[in-house]
Amino acid sequence: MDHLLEMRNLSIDLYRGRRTPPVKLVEGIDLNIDKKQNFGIVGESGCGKSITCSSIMGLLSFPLSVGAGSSIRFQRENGTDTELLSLPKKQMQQLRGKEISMIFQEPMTALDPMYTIEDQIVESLRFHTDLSRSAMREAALEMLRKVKIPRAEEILKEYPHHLSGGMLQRVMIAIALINNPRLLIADEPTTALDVTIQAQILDLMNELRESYDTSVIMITHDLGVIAETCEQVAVFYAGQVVEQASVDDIFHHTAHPYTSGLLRSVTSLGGEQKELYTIRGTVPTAGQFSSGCRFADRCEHCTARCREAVPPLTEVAPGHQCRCWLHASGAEKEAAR
Ligand SMILES: Nc1ncnc2c1ncn2[C@@H]1O[C@H](COP(=O)(O)OP(=O)(O)OP(=O)(O)O)[C@@H](O)[C@H]1O
Repeated sequence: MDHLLEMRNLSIDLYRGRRTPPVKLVEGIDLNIDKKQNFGIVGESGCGKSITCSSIMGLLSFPLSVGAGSSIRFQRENGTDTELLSLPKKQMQQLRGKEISMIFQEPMTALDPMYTIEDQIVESLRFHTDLSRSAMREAALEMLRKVKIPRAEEILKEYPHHLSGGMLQRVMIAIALINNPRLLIADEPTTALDVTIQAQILDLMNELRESYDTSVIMITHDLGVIAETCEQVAVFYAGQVVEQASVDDIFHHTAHPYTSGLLRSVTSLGGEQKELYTIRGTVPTAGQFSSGCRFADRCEHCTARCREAVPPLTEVAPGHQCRCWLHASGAEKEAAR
């Protein structure tokens, strides 16, 4: 296996009752994450970014389920390739938090208010190592210093409600990295924070990624965060990848009209102040997708073909894929007839 993680044809079904067929919330997702790569997943709310990453962690539960024909292969620490979707529950628990870990948007809800910061960091070590309590405490302290928490010794004894949002997110990062994971999934890690604190947390994550050799999947609705942190990006729209490329290509050779819309809606601090662009309409609801392009109703370039058939994900340049009839080859257009 060439990549750290290979996702192929991932679909996620939502079950709504015994007699009703499941709704596909995401489908046909192919992603490759390289070692030490910062990979961004961007898209509006409800596009399927979080459930896609929850499926990597084995965290989907009823009424959601991974669809038939999906595959997520992961290169383990011991050098073996493992199909995560068929890993027994116990082995998945051992892998989660050790080889793959996750940081969530709301640290306050992810941490347990009843336990001290030390207890919560140590818990993650206790599950995955056989260090003595004093060695675990020492490791927790060292980790808090790495995430630049001031007064680290005192903070170890405190409870989550004593800390600010930015400090809590640093604690979450400490917990996520303490077992030196190969892959870190960060689900909107800065959305709940003030802008200045957001920048500090992103800087910290960039720094730590270099020293830990960890790959990161950064989930965000903000292309500014992608520009700050990622090398490769997949743009999600209504449960599909609509564009995938290097960050440089996404920003400078944008192919999909949805990505252009996202770029135009990013606030810019430099240059003359223009009115902020918004993409008209809203993301269609899963289960009510039309038979054509899912972005058709909101697209300024929509043609009759766009309403007839789903465009394929096409290579528009080496390493740059786009799901849009504007960029499909003649053969692909012919095949859709
Ligand atoms: N447990 C659940 N039960 C039913 N539907 C769900 C569940 N979890 C997610 N969904 C649906 O799956 C779709 C994708 O959700 P997801 O949270 O992955 O989107 P997202 O792109 O991460 O959005 P956000 O940025 O708001 O988190 C949405 O339509 C959501 O309503």
